[in-house]
Amino acid sequence: MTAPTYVAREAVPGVDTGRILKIGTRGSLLALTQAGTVRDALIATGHQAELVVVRTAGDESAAPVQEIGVGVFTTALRDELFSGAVDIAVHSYKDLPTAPDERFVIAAIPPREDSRDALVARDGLVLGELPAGSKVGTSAPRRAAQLRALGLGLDVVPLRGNLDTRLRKVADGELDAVVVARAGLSRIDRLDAVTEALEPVQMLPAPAQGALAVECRIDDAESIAALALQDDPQSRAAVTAERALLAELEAGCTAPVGAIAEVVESIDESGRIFDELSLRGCAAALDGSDVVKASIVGSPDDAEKLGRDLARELLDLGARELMAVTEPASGGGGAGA
Ligand SMILES: NCc1[nH]cc(CCC(=O)O)c1CC(=O)O
Repeated sequence: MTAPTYVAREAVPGVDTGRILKIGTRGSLLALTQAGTVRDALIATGHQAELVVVRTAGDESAAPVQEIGVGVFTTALRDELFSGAVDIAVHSYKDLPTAPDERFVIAAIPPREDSRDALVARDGLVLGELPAGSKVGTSAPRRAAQLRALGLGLDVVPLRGNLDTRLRKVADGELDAVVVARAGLSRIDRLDAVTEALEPVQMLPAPAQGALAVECRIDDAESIAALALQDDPQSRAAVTAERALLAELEAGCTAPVGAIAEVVESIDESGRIFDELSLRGCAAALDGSDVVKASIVGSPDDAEKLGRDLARELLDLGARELMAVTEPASGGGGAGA
């Protein structure tokens, strides 16, 4: 590594520029791209950094995430971080369990990508153009539940594998469409495949979708200081609200729960412009028979509380009962189908 150490001394006074920060990442193209942005930003602010690929249970198995358990993508990275084999771990934030891990701190949430889900369909079709019975692949119960609830009669089928594999199933004609995170396609430069970005009225994304969690050990002051430069307060507020909603529902990343928060500019009676955090959330029955939705607006400083308040509203609307509904025996159908 030939990092410009003279820049480091100017950019971050007091940093020991002799240390090469090791960034742990999964080996998929998506993960490497994500971790690469963190490495590049560290180098741009005068640090030395390099990637270290860590294999995870999520990479070894093709079974649905609901079966192999939450944390499949993140546990191995955290083990390496705790042992000191790496100094920094870059996770897709939505893959992290909601329970905080006291050994670490999320030192940076970099500016988030568009968090919407994306439809990749044959022949350039949008969702409303897919005929009843179309085979639509998705990895997430949240997406399956919301797709079924649209009442289009789609045949929702499970899907795993890296993004390339998923896209190929549409190209090969095995599936009519797949629904994946738009952010993932953006990061691997495959937005060309998207035939429709799904609006929140059709489908609410996973809490924290499109955001990265950049973790380091709680006592590693040097990494914490270095990563602080990459933190985006608005992304942090949005993700905090979405994750608090998920945590209050006592649900994990495989639950049929969607959320989207945004910091928006508002204006009061005296013409003063201020930031507001707008949060929408939903909980769905896996068979698509019902979805409850609610929204809330407040100060970005109250992100955590807004998320918890909205979760309680969803619980009052019957979220707990909906989340207990199980998958239909046949893949297809759904409300109104
Ligand atoms: N669960 C897998 C996963 N974790 C993060 C992303 C995409 C990037 C992101 O959401 O930040 C994906 C793929 C997908 O959901 O389509």
